[in-house]
Amino acid sequence: MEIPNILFQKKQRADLAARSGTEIAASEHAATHSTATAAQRRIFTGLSATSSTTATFTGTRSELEKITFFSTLLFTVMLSNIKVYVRCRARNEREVAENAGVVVSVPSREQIAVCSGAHQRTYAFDRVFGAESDQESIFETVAEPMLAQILAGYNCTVFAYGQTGTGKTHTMVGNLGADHSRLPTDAGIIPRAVHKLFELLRSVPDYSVKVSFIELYNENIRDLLGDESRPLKIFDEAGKKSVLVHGIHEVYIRTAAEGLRLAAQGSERRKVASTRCNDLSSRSHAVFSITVHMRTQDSHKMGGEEFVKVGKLNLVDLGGSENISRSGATNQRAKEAGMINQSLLTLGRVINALVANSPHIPYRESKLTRLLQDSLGGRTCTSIIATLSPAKTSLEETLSTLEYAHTAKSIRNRPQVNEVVNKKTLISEYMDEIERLTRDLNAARTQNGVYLDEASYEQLCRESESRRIRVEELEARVGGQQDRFERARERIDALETQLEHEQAAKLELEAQRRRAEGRLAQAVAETRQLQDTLRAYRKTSADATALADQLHAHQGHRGRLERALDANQLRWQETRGHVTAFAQQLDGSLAGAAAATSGELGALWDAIRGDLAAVAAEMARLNSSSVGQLRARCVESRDEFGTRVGVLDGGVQRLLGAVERDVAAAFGLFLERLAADRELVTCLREELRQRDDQIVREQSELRKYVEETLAQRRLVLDQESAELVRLVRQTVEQQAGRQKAELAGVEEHVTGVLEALEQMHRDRPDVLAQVDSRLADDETCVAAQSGTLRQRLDGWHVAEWEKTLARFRDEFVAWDDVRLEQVDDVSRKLCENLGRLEACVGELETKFGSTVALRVRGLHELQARCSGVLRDLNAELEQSLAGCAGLEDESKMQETQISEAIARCGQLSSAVAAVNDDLATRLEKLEEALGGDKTPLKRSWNDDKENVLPARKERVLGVKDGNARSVM
Ligand SMILES: Nc1ncnc2c1ncn2[C@@H]1O[C@H](COP(=O)(O)OP(=O)(O)OP(=O)(O)O)[C@@H](O)[C@H]1O
Repeated sequence: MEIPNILFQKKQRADLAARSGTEIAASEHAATHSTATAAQRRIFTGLSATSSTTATFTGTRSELEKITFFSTLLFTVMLSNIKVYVRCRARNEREVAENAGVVVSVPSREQIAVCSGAHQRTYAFDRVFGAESDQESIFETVAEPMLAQILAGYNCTVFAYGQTGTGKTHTMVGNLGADHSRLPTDAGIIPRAVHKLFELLRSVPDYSVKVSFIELYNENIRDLLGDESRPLKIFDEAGKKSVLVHGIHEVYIRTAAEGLRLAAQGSERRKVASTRCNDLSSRSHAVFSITVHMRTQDSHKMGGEEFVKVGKLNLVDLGGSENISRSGATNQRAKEAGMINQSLLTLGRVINALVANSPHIPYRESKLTRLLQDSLGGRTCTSIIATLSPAKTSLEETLSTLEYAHTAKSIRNRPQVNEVVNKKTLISEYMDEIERLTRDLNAARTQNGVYLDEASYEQLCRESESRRIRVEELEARVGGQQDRFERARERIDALETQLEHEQAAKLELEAQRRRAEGRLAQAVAETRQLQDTLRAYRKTSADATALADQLHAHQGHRGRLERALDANQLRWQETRGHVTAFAQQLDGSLAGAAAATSGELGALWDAIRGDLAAVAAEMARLNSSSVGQLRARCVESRDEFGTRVGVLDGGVQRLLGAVERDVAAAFGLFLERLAADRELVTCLREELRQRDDQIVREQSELRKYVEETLAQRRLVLDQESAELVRLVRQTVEQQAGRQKAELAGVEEHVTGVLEALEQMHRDRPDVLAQVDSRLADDETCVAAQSGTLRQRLDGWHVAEWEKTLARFRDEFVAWDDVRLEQVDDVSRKLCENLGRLEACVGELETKFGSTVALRVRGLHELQARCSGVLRDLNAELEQSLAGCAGLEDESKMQETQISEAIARCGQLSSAVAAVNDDLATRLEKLEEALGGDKTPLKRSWNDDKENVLPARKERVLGVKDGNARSVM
């Protein structure tokens, strides 16, 4: 690592007090002091609430103020989504040559639309750059705001993602130009960032800038600024979530030109490698990092102490995301593409896991994601530029890139300002490091084998010893843990045993519960059976009611039939009246016609007679002179008369013919009507017969059903009552058995107690006798002793003897008192024991007596309840039987009603037959009586045929328009 020769160089100190605005001072304070209080940090959080990274700064403030302002705004961005930009280039030469169609359009600054066949998909991003966008506008939108964040002490990352040849390198690196002190027009983000950074740093008093440039190829990290041949290793930074690239060559730069020179050098190396390895650039990822250290000072709060804050910008040019199969890659190239796609796939998985808030983020699955770990879901401000081709030939990759970028939009980072380090501490750390390295260097120069100086070696030994002790401590802790584990295991075993007992108890309880449930289920089933029986009863009665309703309906129908027959009869009477009237009318007409004809004939004869008289008179007057003329006139008159008679005869003949035709037609119609009526009557008869059969069938079914139901009910009731009686008997017997057993137990106990008492009573005289015998023994002993004493005292002085005797007597009295007290004591204790025993017996009597009485009462109550239940059941049974009897009566009544109805039907049938016969007779009579004008009869018959008959037929048979309809 190069030693920064410009680190903390003593530039002329900017006049910090000149900074305007208390918030700027406050922001610097909070941003520069690691010891800043939580309250101070909260102040900045509050400030950020109204801030925005896109806020523009106008006015005449110095660059420093501008930086500080941005840093104030950006410092407290606590949770921000990754910003995603899209850049779509114009068609390249190849695509133009192929005449590839354009499928991408940019409808607005935040939207991009892709036409895939007939469909168009639109995606929204933070900003979309079309083909017309230049490098500068992209830098200003994407990277420039990040520089302000870096100066505020944040880490920022911009990475370009997209298909090969869509302009990732163009966007990130672009043209670096030959003269590195000036920016070419098509310079990319890296050179522009370096230039802009140095512009901004002009107003920072002390700072240092270092850059690194690495390449990730086939999961190997290569240093593009250092020794390329030595692959670099990644380590997790102790105590942090970020990673360290061990041995990376970081070059301190003083000017932008130096930065550009290094960028160009790295890019050149990458290009050379690319040429060597056949288009490597599209198969490797490159990371250009700029790290800025800035000295800050708080003259107000920290006594002028100096601190160093750090900001870092990572500019990543990812490898191409093209499809392997489509690129036609094989062998080495396929492996490379696989690696590229592997790391990009892992990047995709990391993005998806972050978006889904997954507990595990697979950062460690590729070096790329390890390097970008802090930039994805970490403390870094991150932007992604997705690059696209507009050509139709790249449609699939374009859609894939857009989906990828769209998902990444949802990742949320928590940008945090880097830890601010006290300058002195930092310098001393650096000095220690330099010293250590120098020592190692010297040791390496002077010694063979181990390239360490003694202090380092001792340090190493100390560390090793410390580690050994640590290992021992850990082993001891493991031993302790194992003991605890054993104890825990024993406890678990004990608990398991207890658990087994409890489970057995639980199983027993379960079995009891199941038995109880079984009993309950049996009771429920019995109740259900009873309910079923009740339901069957209800159904029977409902069926009976329905049958009664049906019978009523039959009766109603019968009534309708009767009414129809009555109406028919009436109609026949009417018809007969019509026929009679017609006959009379016909008679009158014929009589009138005969009278008219005879009148005409009379008039004719009169006219003839007048003519003959006139002829005779004429003859007389002419005296037979003109007999010939007269004869001629006579012949003429005779012919004329004959003609007139012929005409008259023809009229009469025509009249008679018409009357005959009319009568024949009327008669035909009448016969038709008669046939129809006969058919109707036949139908009615058939229907009556069917209904009668149905009624008989239903009646027999009903009787059978009622009988079966009754039989079943009787059977069920018999079974139930038998079961109930059995159950009650069993319960009573069980109860009685239990009570008996209990009573026997109580009796036994009481007997035992009484026996013990009696034994004590019996033993009492013995005990007293024993006491008495002991007293007697004592007295005997005393007497013997006194005899012995008397004998001994014979030789003694009487006075002494008497004294001794008196003393002895006193002693004896005292001893006797003690003995008596002892006897009293024993006797008192015996009495007490006796009293206690009697009390105990009394207690037992009270207790068990009440229990027994309770049990007996319970038994009586149970018996009473059972009797009540039996009574209720008997009553219910009787009620049910009464109900059955009622049903039987009802069914008998219905039978009677049905028989009556059948009888009425028979009567009706005979009445109909009679009416039929009557009609036939009348018809015959009518046939005989028919003659004269028959037109009224025909009209009446036609009216009947068209109106009355169909209505009547419909009423009677339920037939309309030829469609059969059930009357039931
Ligand atoms: N927006 C653009 N304007 C002008 N030229 C562009 C643009 N984008 C890309 N190009 C040109 O297209 C070619 C390929 O671009 P570039 O090498 O940047 O693609 P890439 O995505 O980095 O490809 P790879 O993944 O293979 O590295 C270059 O010649 C570049 O100059």
